[in-house]
Amino acid sequence: MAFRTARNLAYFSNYIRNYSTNGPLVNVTVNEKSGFATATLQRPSVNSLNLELLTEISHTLQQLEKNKCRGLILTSASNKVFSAGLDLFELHKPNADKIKQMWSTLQEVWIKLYGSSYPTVAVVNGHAPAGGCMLALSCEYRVMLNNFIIGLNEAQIGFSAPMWLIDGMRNTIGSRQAEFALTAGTLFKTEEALKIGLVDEVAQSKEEAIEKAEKFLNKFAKIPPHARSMTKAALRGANIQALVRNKDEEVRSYVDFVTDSQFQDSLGEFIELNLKQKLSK
Ligand SMILES: CCCCCCCCCCC/C=C/C(=O)SCCNC(=O)CCNC(=O)[C@H](O)C(C)(C)COP(=O)(O)OP(=O)(O)OC[C@H]1O[C@@H](n2cnc3c(N)ncnc32)[C@H](O)[C@@H]1OP(=O)(O)O
Repeated sequence: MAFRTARNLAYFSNYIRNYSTNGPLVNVTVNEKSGFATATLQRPSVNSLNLELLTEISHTLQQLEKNKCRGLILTSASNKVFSAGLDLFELHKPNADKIKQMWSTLQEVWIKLYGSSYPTVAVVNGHAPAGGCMLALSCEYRVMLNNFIIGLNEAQIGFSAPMWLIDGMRNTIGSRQAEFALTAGTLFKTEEALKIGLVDEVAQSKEEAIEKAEKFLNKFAKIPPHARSMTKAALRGANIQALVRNKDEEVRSYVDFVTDSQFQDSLGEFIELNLKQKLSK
């Protein structure tokens, strides 16, 4: 079943409406002519990834896979921020159970998006630090608007990106550039990101970015979908399997790491220094 018919589109919209209690955090539309879906992240104000948003992204990806989506464009409703990454306020003095679910859902999102059978493009129409960069990296192609930043700045916050995310960075920009970028936690401006291959194209407006994204997706029009997805699985499968094998162990280490007082202190300092909203004392 593809999303091309109005009936399927209605089914999917109902699913999203029923799933969300406070209105969808991910808005999905399907172009009936091309069959391409656009998933727009719309958690105010910066699409920071809390458990609710991650869960909705994960369910959306599951539905797209089930409905044999022909291509996905992932973008943001904000014209300033694609995604600010993990919700830092939810990592501060967290409830261990919630943090466990959050990390496990983040892993699911990566597995589903990095391993999707359909082609994917991120239209990065705003800043994309850390988890924002993760979402963009898990797509196959990135079109970014000018004057924003993108990168994995985990080292600056006081931790290392997990192995699967390092793999994603390495597979995109190569080992040498990945080592420079990750050890310094560099956030790249759009033009710098283009130079090192972290993004594939730059656009001046969201409309232009969407056109470029559709052009990329249309390249596969004449390629048999199963041949395309088998090739993608051959290229990405080993990285995904490595995470699947280590999933539970990584969740345990992550919960221990994040609940440790040393991490909590450095996170508190990072928030006070970098975010406008402050912690309640
Ligand atoms: C085996 C065990 C391994 C352990 C590994 C540990 C964990 C590894 C995790 C790896 C994967 C992902 C990690 C992350 O994503 S960490 C999150 C990192 N994010 C950031 O550093 C971004 C911080 N934010 C910014 O730099 C800027 O806000 C931004 C450039 C995104 C936008 O700037 P702008 O000037 O446009 O907007 P403001 O700064 O005014 O922000 C607007 C409001 O949004 C709030 N905000 C921003 N970022 C976050 C965030 N990440 N979480 C929650 N809230 C955020 C900000 O406070 C403003 O709020 P108010 O409007 O209320 O003032």
